[in-house]
Amino acid sequence: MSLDFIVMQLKFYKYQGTGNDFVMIDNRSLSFPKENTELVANLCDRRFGIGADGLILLEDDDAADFRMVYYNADGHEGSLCGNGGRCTVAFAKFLGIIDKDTRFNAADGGHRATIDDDGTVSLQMQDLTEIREKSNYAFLNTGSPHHVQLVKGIEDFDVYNEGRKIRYGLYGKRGSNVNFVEPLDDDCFAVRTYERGVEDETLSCGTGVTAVALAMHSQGRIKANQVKLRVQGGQLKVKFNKKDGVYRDIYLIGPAEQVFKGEIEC
Ligand SMILES: N[C@@H](CCC[C@H](N)C(=O)O)C(=O)O
Repeated sequence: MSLDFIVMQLKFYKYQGTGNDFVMIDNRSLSFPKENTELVANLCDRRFGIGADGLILLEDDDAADFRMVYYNADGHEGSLCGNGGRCTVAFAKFLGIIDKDTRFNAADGGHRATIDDDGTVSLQMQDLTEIREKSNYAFLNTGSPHHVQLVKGIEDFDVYNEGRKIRYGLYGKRGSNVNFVEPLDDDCFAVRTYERGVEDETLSCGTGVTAVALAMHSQGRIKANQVKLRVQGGQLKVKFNKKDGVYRDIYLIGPAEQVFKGEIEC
């Protein structure tokens, strides 16, 4: 990272949720220069910075326990990050802002969450009314936009190149995250995700596995309302109910942990 002008000492924490990793900053003082896209991208850079799939600011919120502000690794503010949301809940507990349950605000609105003694975080997602079904894929927004497509031989699938093609080719400038899925069992799917804003495959995507679970249910590929999702960095669970054509009580469930903390001059 270029240190031409040393303007501040930045205290940060590093979190990961099933291998989706984040630089986490307590910005209740509002001292972080949010408009500095280059700084965010540099902090997320795995060679010249701390290294992460995204950066999250935890801030005060008048109407909730806290607010989560999420930036993709490219430095631009993103939509909802599900794994990031779970990690921010763990961070809020670490800071003593919350105990076992919380309500917080994020880009897509209010969320409830709980955290167990073993560190498992259950994050409630917004209700989902629309799934666009096409001949060989589905598109839905679970806080972030997601393309969901079944593939065979997912272990050897070229997620980077195929994901990139779809992200730019099918969804224009705004793009979409792209999830490739293969059924493993009656209630279990393998998922690999190409993430918009990271512009690469990540080890896990929380809004992505939520989209996969709901799309698989809507296509009748699962009957249960609880699904296991095996991702490159571990396993997540998604629970939901469907009433009057609307998916409700959607929960993304899995681990979230602090990996290290430090200080960087920027
Ligand atoms: N890793 C995230 C998804 C982040 C959002 C995304 N990259 C975007 O802005 O489109 C997750 O866990 O949900």
